[in-house]
Amino acid sequence: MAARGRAVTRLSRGTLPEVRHDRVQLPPPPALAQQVGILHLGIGAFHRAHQAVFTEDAALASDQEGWGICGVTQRSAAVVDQLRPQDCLYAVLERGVGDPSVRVVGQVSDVLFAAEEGPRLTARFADPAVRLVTLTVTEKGYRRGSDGGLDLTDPVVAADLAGGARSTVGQLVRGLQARRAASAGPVSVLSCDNLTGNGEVLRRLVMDFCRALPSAEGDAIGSWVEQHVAFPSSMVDRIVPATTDADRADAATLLGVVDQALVVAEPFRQWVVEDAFAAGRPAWERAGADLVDDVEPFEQLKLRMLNGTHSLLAYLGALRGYETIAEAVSDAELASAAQRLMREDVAPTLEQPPGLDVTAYGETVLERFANPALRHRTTQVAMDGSQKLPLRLLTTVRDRLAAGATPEWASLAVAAWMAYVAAGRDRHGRQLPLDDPLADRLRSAVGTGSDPVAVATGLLGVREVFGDDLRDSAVFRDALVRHLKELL
Ligand SMILES: NC(=O)c1ccc[n+]([C@@H]2O[C@H](COP(=O)([O-])OP(=O)(O)OC[C@H]3O[C@@H](n4cnc5c(N)ncnc54)[C@H](O)[C@@H]3O)[C@@H](O)[C@H]2O)c1
Ligand SMILES: O=P(O)(O)OC[C@@H](O)[C@@H](O)[C@H](O)[C@H](O)CO
Repeated sequence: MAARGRAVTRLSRGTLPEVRHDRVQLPPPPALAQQVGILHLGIGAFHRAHQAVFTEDAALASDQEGWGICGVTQRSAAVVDQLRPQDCLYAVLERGVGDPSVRVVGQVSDVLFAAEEGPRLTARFADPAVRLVTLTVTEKGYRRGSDGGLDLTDPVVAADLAGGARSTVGQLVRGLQARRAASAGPVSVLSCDNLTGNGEVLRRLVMDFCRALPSAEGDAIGSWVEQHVAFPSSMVDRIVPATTDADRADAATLLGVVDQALVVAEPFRQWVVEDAFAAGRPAWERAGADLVDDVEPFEQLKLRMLNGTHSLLAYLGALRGYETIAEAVSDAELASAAQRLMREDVAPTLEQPPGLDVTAYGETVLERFANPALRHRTTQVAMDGSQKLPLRLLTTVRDRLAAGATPEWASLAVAAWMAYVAAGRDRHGRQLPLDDPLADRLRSAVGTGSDPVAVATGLLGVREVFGDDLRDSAVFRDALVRHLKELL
């Protein structure tokens, strides 16, 4: 119901008739998504704007029931509190060129907060109707050590090995144990996070956890996983910034009702999935996803070109006082650095993915970043740098060094991260948040934060980020110091 032009009624199945049918795409009838077939760990903004949309479109195009989603939130009950009163309905507000558009998605049919609803989570894992477990838990949610395996020194992982289920990998293994005990059959576990080889990474972490359990217990679940669980890889792409109150107000005007679980996204979306599932999958190809034999060239292209450049713009942009990525890319110097990173450092390291032109890809990336309607904050992209840099930039650095080249532009991006950590302020003196699981280590590694050599040397010594090889590379250190002299 609208009062003086302002929507006050909350979105739900019961209030769908009040939604402005003339301009809003409505969800399919509930039957299509009623049966939960997908358990999703980490129901943040991205999942709602990406996988859930692909899955709903696939269900509609193929008239396929049985792939409703149960979304699990780990860190707070906020998303459950937003979705439950709305019968799990939410809208995606698409912001591109021209007027925004909005659709209501109905593919999520249940939500739960793992910390308070452990038995419900276990029951979902043990349900034969659930044939897919998918994840978007952020890079840090994998709790990897410096060798890429499970960090067994992490206190949450250690507590999970003693019987808990708080870490993502702990939740997965405890859930798979319940599935095995219930003879619920094979299942696929699909990571949708920005990690290279995310399927293989996750398989390794799960097996590391199994091996660290008491031997009889670990052997039993480990061999069951080997026989019954597939870990396909996937490359995901859609820019989904954190939702703001202004977005919610705009959406309410378009919808005619209030949506507390709204997500905002660019029009572009892409999903490349390794077609290696243990127990079926939705017909995602009917919704525009690419099901392929080998995801790796696509993953490398996306992580190094798009995400690496995103980080460069985030750190340089934040230091220059830009609030959003679009503002950063409208600065000619930063746009040129972004182009040169892609062309001169990243492109020579890439294998050409089938059907994609690397140069054209780079151009579309910059066009997407320039979208002013999205308001993706530089500080949001900048968070968790210690987890993101190794995947998005240091892979490029290593490949260029191995080819005998100096990775000038990738070094600039890494130096910008170092300056962001060390200075802690933008050029107007405003504080920059250091939101990172290694924040304390990073702060102590930079010392007083003003001497370029000390900053570079201190941060290069953080082994989880740089390993021993990059710490010892004189070419890389010299490039970093050169850039830090300009940035600090
Ligand atoms: N937002 C995007 O544009 C985008 C695009 C492509 C891929 N992704 C992937 O999706 C991830 C999530 O992005 P989002 O926009 O949904 O973020 P979000 O902040 O909205 O949600 C993050 C989710 O991860 C969970 N999480 C956070 N830290 C965790 C931890 N330590 N252990 C377990 N779970 C944890 C939270 O509970 C939440 O469900 C990204 O990190 C990235 O890997 C995001
Ligand atoms: O989501 P994150 O935190 O891994 O990284 C921030 C952005 O670089 C990222 O979300 C991109 O917007 C996204 O990967 C585009 O598909």
